[in-house]
Amino acid sequence: MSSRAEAIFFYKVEGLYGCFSNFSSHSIVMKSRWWPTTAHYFQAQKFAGTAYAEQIRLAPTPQIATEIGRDPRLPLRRDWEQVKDDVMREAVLHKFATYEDLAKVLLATGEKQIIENNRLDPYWGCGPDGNGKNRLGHILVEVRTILRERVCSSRVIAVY
Ligand SMILES: Nc1nc(O)c(N)c(N[C@@H]2O[C@H](COP(=O)(O)O)[C@@H](O)[C@H]2O)n1
Repeated sequence: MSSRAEAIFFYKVEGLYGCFSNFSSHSIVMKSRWWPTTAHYFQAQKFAGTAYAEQIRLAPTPQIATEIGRDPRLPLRRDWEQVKDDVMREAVLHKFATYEDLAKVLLATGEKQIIENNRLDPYWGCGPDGNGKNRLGHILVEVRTILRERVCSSRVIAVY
């Protein structure tokens, strides 16, 4: 893995690495439903199986989907803390597996660290002091490894 100085920082949806944001405008189909962004899918899974999940899916923007998903008055599923990383990984993998152009951008980052430059979020992002958990960045690196393995195994099959 590269040094932090060489790391790729992303946050806003504009620019080359904007597609790393869950707010980027790339729809996915998961659980037999169409989701406008991975942010819609992720936030809705907090209330899976309830009408709130559908309300979030239909939210006009990822910002509004996230606002609803973070509403402390809504009944968050009990196991959310245990499953939230898996939900995020599943959504991010699905997005990059769906869009070949995005997969190419991610694979082209090689061995570089990927950091969500979100100063407000010490869990998914780098947090206020830059030492946050950066879970979204780590999940992008995990997805990059999975996609690379898939590309390698498809090349092996093609050689046969
Ligand atoms: N790109 C972007 N813009 C914002 O304004 C954001 N708040 C975020 N945050 C993303 O929200 C997800 C986490 O939601 P919870 O805090 O667990 O409700 C995660 O994808 C963050 O990266 N992103």
